[in-house]
Amino acid sequence: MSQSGWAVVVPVKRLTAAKSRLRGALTGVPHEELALALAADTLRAVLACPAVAEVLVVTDDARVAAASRAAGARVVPDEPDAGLNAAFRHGAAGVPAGWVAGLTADLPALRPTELAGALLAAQTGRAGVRRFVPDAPGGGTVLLAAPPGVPLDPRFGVGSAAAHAASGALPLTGDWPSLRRDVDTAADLTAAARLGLGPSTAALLAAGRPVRSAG
Ligand SMILES: Nc1nc2c(ncn2[C@@H]2O[C@H](COP(=O)(O)OP(=O)(O)OP(=O)(O)O)[C@@H](O)[C@H]2O)c(=O)[nH]1
Ligand SMILES: C=C(OP(=O)(O)O)C(=O)O
Repeated sequence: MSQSGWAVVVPVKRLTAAKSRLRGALTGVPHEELALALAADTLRAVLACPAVAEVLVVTDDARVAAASRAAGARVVPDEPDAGLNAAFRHGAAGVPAGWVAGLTADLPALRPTELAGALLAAQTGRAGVRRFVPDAPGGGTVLLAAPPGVPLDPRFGVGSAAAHAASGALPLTGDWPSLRRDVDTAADLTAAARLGLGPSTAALLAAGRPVRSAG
């Protein structure tokens, strides 16, 4: 991590409720272990990104909080307890003024160099504008970035790419497959594995048995 750079806000749901569409994706692996591994691998990559000065995890989950602190992130409770966008706003209010990004915690193939490329692209070109990176299918969002003095104004959820564009944010469409590969379903997990998983998720995949292998 650099001393002057981005603050990245990463919300993580309670593991018992998180990634419900992925439940049962790995036979023999408890669901909470899989949800934790996705977040741990995401965080590992963010913390290894040279463009990132601070990582703030917003969570009410004690295991996620402990693992995040051990990895080097700061943790705040999800005080609003009012969904993903409220968690992003809460986190963005808790980081120093400067470049702020919100990132989902379900990117187990994320490579620090691809995140750095997207963050650099967000600082390039038209000034004073929020940027977002759509997910691989294109309808969702994995990263939302705001310049200093501009509120993050998150619009995550179903159809969030269109919602972010409608709110004035500009899409970033670089070649960042590991950043765009969020994992919501068993097929997404297979696709992420093809890109190369982080160590926590890779270990679970080796121990468990995917319910489907086609992407
Ligand atoms: N702190 C916090 N994080 C959230 C909340 N809702 C979603 N997230 C996190 O935001 C990221 C993206 O959310 P989703 O892809 O919708 O994940 P999810 O809600 O766990 O997944 P599903 O149950 O399958 O909809 C995941 O890393 C979640 O852990 C929330 O209310 N609070
Ligand atoms: C939260 C989002 O989506 P998903 O739950 O599909 O990952 C989003 O893309 O804004």
